[in-house]
Amino acid sequence: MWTEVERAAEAAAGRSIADLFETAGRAEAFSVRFDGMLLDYSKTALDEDARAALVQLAGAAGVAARRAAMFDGQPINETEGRAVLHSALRNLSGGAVMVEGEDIMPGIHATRARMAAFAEEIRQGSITDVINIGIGGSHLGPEMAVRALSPYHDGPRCHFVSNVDGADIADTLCGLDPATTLVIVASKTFTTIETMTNAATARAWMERAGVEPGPQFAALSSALEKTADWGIDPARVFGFGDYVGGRYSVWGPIGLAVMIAIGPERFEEFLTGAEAMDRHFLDAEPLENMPLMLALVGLWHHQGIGYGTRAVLPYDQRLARLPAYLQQLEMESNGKRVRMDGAPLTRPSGPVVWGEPGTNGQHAFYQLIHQGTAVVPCEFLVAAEGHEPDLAHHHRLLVANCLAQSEALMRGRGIDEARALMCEAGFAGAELERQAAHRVFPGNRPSVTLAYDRLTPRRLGQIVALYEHRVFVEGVILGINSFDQWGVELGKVLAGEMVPLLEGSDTTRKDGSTRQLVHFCKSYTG
Ligand SMILES: O=P(O)(O)OC[C@H]1O[C@H](O)[C@H](O)[C@@H](O)[C@@H]1O
Repeated sequence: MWTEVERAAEAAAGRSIADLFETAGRAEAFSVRFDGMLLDYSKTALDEDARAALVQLAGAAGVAARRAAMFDGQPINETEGRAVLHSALRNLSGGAVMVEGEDIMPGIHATRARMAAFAEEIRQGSITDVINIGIGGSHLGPEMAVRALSPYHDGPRCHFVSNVDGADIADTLCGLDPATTLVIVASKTFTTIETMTNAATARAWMERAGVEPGPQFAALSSALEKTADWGIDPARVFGFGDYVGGRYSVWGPIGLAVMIAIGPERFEEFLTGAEAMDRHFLDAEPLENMPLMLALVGLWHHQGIGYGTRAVLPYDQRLARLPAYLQQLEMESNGKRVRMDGAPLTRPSGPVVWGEPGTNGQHAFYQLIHQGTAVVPCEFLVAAEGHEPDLAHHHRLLVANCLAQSEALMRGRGIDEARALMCEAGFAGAELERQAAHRVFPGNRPSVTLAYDRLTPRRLGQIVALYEHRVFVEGVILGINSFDQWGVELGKVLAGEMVPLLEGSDTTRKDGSTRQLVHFCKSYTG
């Protein structure tokens, strides 16, 4: 399957990306447009042959059939025997979605209507602050989206507590009034130790202040019996099916904090954007299909050429938490070592994903991106316009920096240009050579840019769904199950065993390093 891609990658070695623009229409031909968005992947070494090989790879891997199976509710999460239907949560205009012979849409619509009524009640009532207590998929999505949509935020203040580190909840509760705070306990399983520990701490905080926690707690979960055991009024519990993976769950009840922040109508616009991306992903031809092409570019860089990481660089401060969100989405989904059938992968799994908003990153780690020995394919995101008309000059500078970075990565600066600069600066001879060497930029470094008109709720929905489907396509082509996460289990088990050791139990069964660390920590806590 990969032979043609490998051949194309060999042919691309040493190819000048800049020279590819000698072909008229390169930028347009290596871009995808969809509903206010432009994905430009022309600043990569992909040529027609390489792209054709990748499209063929997607065909041979059965992406179209797998995509249909996902939207159709087949149990494509085979290690857990579950359907994968986060798309049903945003299926606003479509018809029935069947899971094991039952249409799940009436239940989803009814839950969304209950959420909307609850959100309005909170928005119009006396609650001033909302704390979402959750972690991983029950935290990163709502936190990212609330921040992204701050220009639309007209509900109570939202806070997010995730870490079991008491510092997180202590710092959050500090200054809040228990009488006017709503606590949302967000946990698909309602067993996650971090979340349950933080929720108990929040409840005790209310009780200590003489506030009855019942009316001020809500829960978002698939485990309704556990929320009842915990004492949360079923009227304030919003459930979802196990066909929604944690990291894909912001579209339903886990998005309640977003709905409270921006209101049910705007939340629906967020869903509409994702739904539009779903339709596009299902219907568009390969070269016009944004998630497919983004996935193929990712595979080209990581599995085809062998670049180890990819940087996500939003030139959009409100997307500051997008890299963290994508770290879970991409690395928890595709950071796997075996294929669906249990056989080891023959290709690298998904890449390390990292990033920070621009322009901040420019003053921190872009040094490595431009001159380090490892090539880092960069994914830039940028809005054509901001939300602050009075600050349009800021936005122009932001956009200029974004575009300049991808240009600089591609163009670089050769030794002759560096020598000329040093000559102008008064250097000569060996010292000129030495100084010039430091000022060379190898260039020919690939990047893609996702440009969009404005970060509206709809556009954010499209962007997030774009990445979800990108992860899906990469997973299918690698033969991975993108919807389980067994790799997080072992650490949880060992953490459970470690607690008694920190409380004084015998450590002799542990390795020397672990024993030393336990004893060091205990020496301070007694
Ligand atoms: O929503 P919860 O059941 O509390 O799970 C929270 C998170 O913890 C797990 O360990 C997984 O790694 C995540 O995929 C999940 O989103």
